[in-house]
Amino acid sequence: MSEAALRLSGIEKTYNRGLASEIRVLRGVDLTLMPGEIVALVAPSGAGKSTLLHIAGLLDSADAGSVEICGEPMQGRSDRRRTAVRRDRLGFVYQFHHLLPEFTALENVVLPQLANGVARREADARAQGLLDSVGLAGRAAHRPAELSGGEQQRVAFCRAMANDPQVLLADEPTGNLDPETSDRVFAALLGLVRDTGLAALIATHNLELAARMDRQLRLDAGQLRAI
Ligand SMILES: Nc1ncnc2c1ncn2[C@@H]1O[C@H](COP(=O)(O)OP(=O)(O)OP(=O)(O)O)[C@@H](O)[C@H]1O
Repeated sequence: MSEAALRLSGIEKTYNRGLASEIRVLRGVDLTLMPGEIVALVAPSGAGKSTLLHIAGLLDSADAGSVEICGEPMQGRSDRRRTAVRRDRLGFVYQFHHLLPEFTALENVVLPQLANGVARREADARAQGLLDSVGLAGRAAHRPAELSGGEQQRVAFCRAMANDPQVLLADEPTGNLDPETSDRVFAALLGLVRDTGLAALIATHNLELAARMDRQLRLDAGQLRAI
């Protein structure tokens, strides 16, 4: 059996620790995501989805437990190493696209590659290929403000995939779109993920979208359970 793309073991997270207003959000979360697996993370608002995704994405630290990315344990690693792992192995998609407004769609997908040392020509070709694959071939030269919400979000997927990550983490990636657009954009995301064979953990409130993934997990009282 191949190595897990992402492994979380016994993750605990409490906000306002030691205060009367203490919020114990994660209470021993275990999760193993294998390469090629697309897993839905379903939870009511405030249950701790973003907290869990941020810990898995090395944007925040757990109080206890371990995070392993492609077999590499992250505890005790330097900030520099964590940043490198985040850049090389992880892709993140947010509910709102967070594209750079002054750059075109193509440039938004090119920039993370340049930051990773990829040559401009190669980065351009990869960005164009990614945009083509989500139906945005004709929109490469548009700035975010010249794109619809669904198109902006598709560019954000391409940006998350720019450096060929092994794990994609998405926090309500179609949550701000109307149902029809959400459906189309989500289909583009699934297509992209399936083509590359990477592992994906996708938070959504939408049970119909969740049902189209390989596995569905609910975050309930600080723990993950299969639905
Ligand atoms: N920095 C923080 N300090 C204190 N409490 C926090 C902090 N961040 C989140 N919380 C609390 O932790 C809980 C989980 O927050 P989180 O953002 O992970 O939930 P979520 O499931 O992503 O919610 P939503 O779907 O509404 O985005 C919430 O009760 C929130 O108020």
